[in-house]
Amino acid sequence: MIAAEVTLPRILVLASGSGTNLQALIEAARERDFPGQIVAVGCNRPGAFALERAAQAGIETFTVDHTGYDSREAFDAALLAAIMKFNPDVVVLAGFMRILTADFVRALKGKMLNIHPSLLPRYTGLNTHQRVIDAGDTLHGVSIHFVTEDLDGGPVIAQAEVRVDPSDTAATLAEKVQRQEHILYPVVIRWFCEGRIQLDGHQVLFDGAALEGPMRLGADD
Ligand SMILES: Nc1nc2c(c(=O)[nH]1)N[C@@H](CN(C=O)c1ccc(C(=O)N[C@@H](CCC(=O)O)C(=O)O)cc1)CN2
Ligand SMILES: NCC(=O)N[C@@H]1O[C@H](COP(=O)([O-])[O-])[C@@H](O)[C@H]1O
Repeated sequence: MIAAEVTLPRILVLASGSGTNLQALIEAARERDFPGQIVAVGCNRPGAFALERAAQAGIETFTVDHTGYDSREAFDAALLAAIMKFNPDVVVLAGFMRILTADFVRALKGKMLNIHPSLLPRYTGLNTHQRVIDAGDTLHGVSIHFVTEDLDGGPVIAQAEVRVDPSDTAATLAEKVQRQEHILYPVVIRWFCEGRIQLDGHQVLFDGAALEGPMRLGADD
């Protein structure tokens, strides 16, 4: 009998920095039953260590340096052209630090996810860990959401919480949050590749049913 060749969903990861979330996805994708393949890693910063991580894993990389473009629109057009060459089924933002234009987001509607270091809708934007400390919050965490033109405002799929201790600094909080990120993102990407997570308008569907709110996952930290 001839075995049918199975083509796994194509994952393209965008990063800007260290790439520890990329590394967690690379390691998850090595598992025999992982239902996706990382086909490329793109960065907007030529020196991003995420590029080195991808290269060491034998994954194709590309760089579109945002400083080389006169406008956000021109950068986004070049980035989208580079992405589409790989025909991805999902674009995963993993520490990708550029705000994307509405046209770019529309081109990938329902196919682009982001991981954000806060319990959205609180603390969109940057410097979330310090803002949590400054506000005296005792609970923090990470959110994974569909990307829309509304910065960090897209429908939230899953979250994981971390406790904030009085002794915490932005650095120690970042470590706590990243430990949860590295658990949560591979799980959510697995589910997306299995077709269990979909975007229906502004609603997140899980196994075909609308989520009433983000799935709370992850271990206490
Ligand atoms: N249209 C959207 N674009 C992006 C989203 C999104 O939800 N909608 N998520 C972000 C990721 N992100 C937080 O999770 C984020 C990244 C970058 C910034 C930001 O202010 N970037 C500055 C440059 C900062 C730098 O280079 O260090 C900018 O683009 O001018 C805010 C939030 C990814 N894009
Ligand atoms: N607003 C976007 C943002 O702040 N994203 C955050 O950048 C870090 C990237 O780390 P990594 O490069 O080691 O994966 C992650 O903690 C991610 O949540």
